[in-house]
Amino acid sequence: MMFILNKTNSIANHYLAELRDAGVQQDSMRFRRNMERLGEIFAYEISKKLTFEEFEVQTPLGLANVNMIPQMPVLATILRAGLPLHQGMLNVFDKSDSAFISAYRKTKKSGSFVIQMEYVATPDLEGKTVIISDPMLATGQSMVLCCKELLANYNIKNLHIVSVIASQEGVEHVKANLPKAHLWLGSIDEEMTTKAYIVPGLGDAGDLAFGEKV
Ligand SMILES: O=P(O)(O)OC[C@H]1O[C@H](OP(=O)(O)OP(=O)(O)O)[C@H](O)[C@@H]1O
Ligand SMILES: O=c1cc[nH]c(=O)[nH]1
Ligand SMILES: [Mg+2]
Repeated sequence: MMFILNKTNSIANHYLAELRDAGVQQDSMRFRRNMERLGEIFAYEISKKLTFEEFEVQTPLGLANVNMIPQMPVLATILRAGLPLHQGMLNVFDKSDSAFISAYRKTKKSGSFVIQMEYVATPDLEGKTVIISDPMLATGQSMVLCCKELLANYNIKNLHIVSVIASQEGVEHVKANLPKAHLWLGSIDEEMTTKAYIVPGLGDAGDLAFGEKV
């Protein structure tokens, strides 16, 4: 299943436009907040697809029947650019546990890069629904590597991938390597630079949120 947020006109288009805007994105607090707002919207959309059960709630005047989610999804993210998006998802799924994975592009002398994964801190994911978020899906290598690491260690019930901007190539890479994963994307952009930056994209999401990495 693939959901693309900007296929439907909504206020989310404005948050996405501000993230992309070379002027507005210089305000790092606004950049982080726009990521967070999109995280909130994605979480709300995903919530509609989760399993619900009927519960009773005692009001001061009687019993109300409410459909609720009996087991909250675990929210995973990839450091560091994923943090504001993750915070937005956590604002909505406020009872969820979180998993953190560090992965970054390690550039070789030739200019090519490999994805270096170093830190994985996760609660038990056995039988759980996992939502993993990262603002950028460029080559898709970071996302595939991190998901494979989680899938190798746990029998995950459902895997949802959230990305604000994806490249067409990244989408194909994820579909080929994680065929059962559900994709929730803000926008799919057609191109990438030779250094695998998405075009038009938004630039370097981690640097814009947290400062240029040395
Ligand atoms: O699809 P890929 O080609 O793997 O690229 C996407 C990855 O690149 C960015 O992280 P980056 O390596 O810049 O690390 P950062 O979060 O520390 O900025 C982004 O947040 C993804 O994790
Ligand atoms: O366009 C891109 C690609 C990878 N990481 C980013 O932050 N931006
Ligand atoms: Mg970065």
